[in-house]
This record gives sequence, C-alpha cells and structure tokens, in this order.
Amino acid sequence: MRVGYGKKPVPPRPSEHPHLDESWLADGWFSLFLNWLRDATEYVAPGGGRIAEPNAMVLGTVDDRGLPATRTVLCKGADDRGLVFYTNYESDKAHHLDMHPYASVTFPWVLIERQAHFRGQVEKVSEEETAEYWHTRPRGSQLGAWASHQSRRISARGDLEAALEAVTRQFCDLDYVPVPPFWGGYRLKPSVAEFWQGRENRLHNRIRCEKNGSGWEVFRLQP
Ligand SMILES: Cc1cc2nc3c(=O)[nH]c(=O)nc-3n(C[C@H](O)[C@H](O)[C@H](O)COP(=O)(O)O)c2cc1C
Ligand SMILES: Cc1ncc(COP(=O)(O)O)c(CN)c1O
Repeated sequence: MRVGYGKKPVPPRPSEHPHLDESWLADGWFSLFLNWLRDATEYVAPGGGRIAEPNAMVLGTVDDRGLPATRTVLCKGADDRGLVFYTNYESDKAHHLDMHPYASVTFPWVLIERQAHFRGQVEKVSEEETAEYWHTRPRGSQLGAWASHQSRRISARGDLEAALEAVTRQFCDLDYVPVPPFWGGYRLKPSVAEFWQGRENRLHNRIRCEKNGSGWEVFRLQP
C-alpha cells in the first residue's frame, strides 16, 4: 500500500505561528513544554475537531535483546524534574526499565504540526506520589488495574471479565480500593529534549536542548 499525501489542514494553520526560536529554551524544556501541552489541550480546529488525549505520549524502551518497543501512555504529571506516567510494575515496559532505566517519549501533536520529544533516565515515583494519583482514578479503572496482569498472556476475554468480577467482590466492602503493590508511576527525567514545529517545504524548525551540568545547551537542528 502506498501512503500518500493527506489533505492539508484548513486555516488557521498552526504553522503560521512565529518560528520556534532557541531563546524559548534558554531555561530548559519545561516552560515551552507546558505552553505546548496547553495549546494542544485547548486547540479547536476550524471544523471543531480537537486533539484526542493531548497528554498521550509514545514511550520507547528496549528489551533484553536491545530490541526497541514503543507504546502509548498518558502523561499524568509534569514539572521541571520530569514527566510522569502510571503503569503496571510487572508489565513488559517495567521489565525493560528494570534492566535498562532509560527511555524516550514523544508527543505527536500532528493536528497542530508540533512534536515534543524527550530522552532520559527513568525512575519510579514515591509510593506517596503513586497513592495520591491512584485515589483520583475512577473505581472502575482501579479495579481494572487489579484485574489485569498487564502484558501476560490470557486465553480468553472471558477470563479477564471473570478476574474483574473477582476483584469487584474482593473490594466491595471497602470505600477505597487500595493501590496494587504491582502498580505505580515512573518519572522520565529528560537529559535531551527536542521541539519540532512544521513549516513549509519540509523546512521544519527543530530546537534541541541537552543537559550540560546544571544548565542546558540549546541548538538548532536541520529538519
Ligand atoms: C491513548 C492510550 C493511552 C494509554 N495509556 C496508558 C497508560 O497510561 N498506562 C499504561 O500502562 N498503559 C497505557 N496504554 C496501554 C499501553 O499502550 C500498552 O498497551 C500497555 O501499557 C502494555 O504495554 P507493555 O506490554 O509494553 O508494557 C495506553 C494506550 C493508549 C492507546
Ligand atoms: C492500562 C492503563 N493504565 C493506566 C492508564 C492511565 O490513565 P488513567 O489513570 O486515566 O486510567 C491507562 C490510560 N489509557 C491505561 O490504559
């Protein structure tokens, strides 16, 4: 199958925004990331379309053979320390991170012709931080996390539904579902961040910053 050129987005084109500039990253990646995440969250296309899950990021890890794996996770926390996501600590991605605690994440904000990309070391967040987030989740999502041994094989959909029924019964007398011991957050601490902004003729803007001691080295890359 040939994948061709899609329809051009209708005006106003986000690519008419000012050129991405090195100075925007002088203090590191965090403030530009927050601005772009907010833009992605608030953006409404002329036809009314919005970016679904603007906090979705594609997480790249490597397995014990050095074989890369990517999957989407939701960014549930961001500050100048890094980007936080929550998952099962016995999943494939968790095994990858146990062996090799480095990862990349990419936010593909295609609708607004932007992309943000981060690479760095990954560490588990504290149990307190996990608990604080866990208790904001709907009960159904909490029970689903208890029911699913993420990334393990299961022979039938029905077994998953039976597992959900079992944990629903197990916790039915409790007001609060406890945090599973096998569930929690990770924080990716960027040492490299790159912001991409689409431009005419594929002459896109790419600005990268790399951690350099306590500061950041900022430079432009060819598209
Ligand atoms: C939009 C979207 C958001 C997702 N968010 C998460 C998430 O925050 N945490 C998670 O564990 N899985 C999330 N998933 C599922 C993962 O992509 C993946 O299938 C799962 O974590 C198992 O990955 P692994 O086997 O590589 O560990 C999401 C999937 C999609 C499509
Ligand atoms: C399995 C799984 N775990 C965690 C999450 C994170 O999001 P939430 O806490 O809002 O469920 C998601 C989001 N799709 C998910 O699919």
